[in-house]
Amino acid sequence: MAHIIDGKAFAGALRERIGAKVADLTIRHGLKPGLAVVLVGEDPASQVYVRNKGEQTHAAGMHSVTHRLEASTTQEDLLALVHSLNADPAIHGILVQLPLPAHIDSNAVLGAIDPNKDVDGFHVVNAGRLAVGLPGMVPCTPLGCLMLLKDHLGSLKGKHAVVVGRSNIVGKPMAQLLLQADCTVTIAHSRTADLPALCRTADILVAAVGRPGMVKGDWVKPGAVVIDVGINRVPARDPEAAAAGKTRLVGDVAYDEAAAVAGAITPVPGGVGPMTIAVLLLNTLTAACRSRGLEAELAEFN
Ligand SMILES: Nc1nc2c(c(=O)[nH]1)N[C@@H](CN(C=O)c1ccc(C(=O)N[C@@H](CCC(=O)O)C(=O)O)cc1)CN2
Repeated sequence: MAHIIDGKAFAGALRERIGAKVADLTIRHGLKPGLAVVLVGEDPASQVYVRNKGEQTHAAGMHSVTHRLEASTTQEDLLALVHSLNADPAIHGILVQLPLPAHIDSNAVLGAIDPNKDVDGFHVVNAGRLAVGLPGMVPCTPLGCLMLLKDHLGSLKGKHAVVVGRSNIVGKPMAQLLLQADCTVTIAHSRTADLPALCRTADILVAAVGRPGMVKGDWVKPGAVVIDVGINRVPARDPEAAAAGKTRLVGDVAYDEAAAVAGAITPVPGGVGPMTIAVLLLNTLTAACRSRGLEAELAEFN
């Protein structure tokens, strides 16, 4: 049976260390990292994530601002808010919660964020910095996955990593990070020929496709490390509960089957998900330190 990689515990410990660093920076440098989160509309899952971001930012001793805008907010008004946050010296990190309502061009909004305050790492400047190996802001979920992998495996050198999913938010930056860690990387997707056979060649298998239970147990090489990025809401197991509209969270990996074969696996919930917000705090701390030329303060997190 696989070792279960406890992302919830890892994220909690990381948030503690960030909180201690923030307290130290506030005393020694008068620097209080500030994060602004912008939510447009009432998507229920986004509301939960944004509330958690606000609470965890605050708990880490950071300055936390949440802007909740109506679903009918115009792109122009949203861009005006982003521009005002770019100019606000108390704000070191800006995050616009995704997905945005359909009438708003997400790329235009993400592209308006000052790349140095882009704690999501979604701006093309940061995607470019990652691709060429320059310091920048790295997307939270893939960086969280890399931290879990390094914590479990130590060196990733020479491992064959297969990333299933090619999104700009997870798949592509994940592949870049694994490449930087000296893995041999294959990016696959739902149209890859004989995807199960390819996945079976992976020492590290990252599933980020957004399809519940797509990666089956017989897609996993015995002993491989499986990182499940999927967060899918499906009907509850109990038919009565399901009929009453109750749901449960599952990943992109058929957990029980895969755990019987893998060497290690992240569960859903409690695996990659909690790392997303912990790394968001780390990116906010990073942006704040860089704004003052205090990069050396980040050494303990590298
Ligand atoms: N601007 C962004 N939007 C979105 C991102 C993002 O990184 N930046 N990621 C996702 C949602 N997300 C953060 O925003 C997120 C998803 C999941 C979790 C998490 O802790 N999941 C828990 C379960 C929580 C639950 O019960 O629902 C887990 O997996 O254990 C945190 C953050 C899309 N949008």
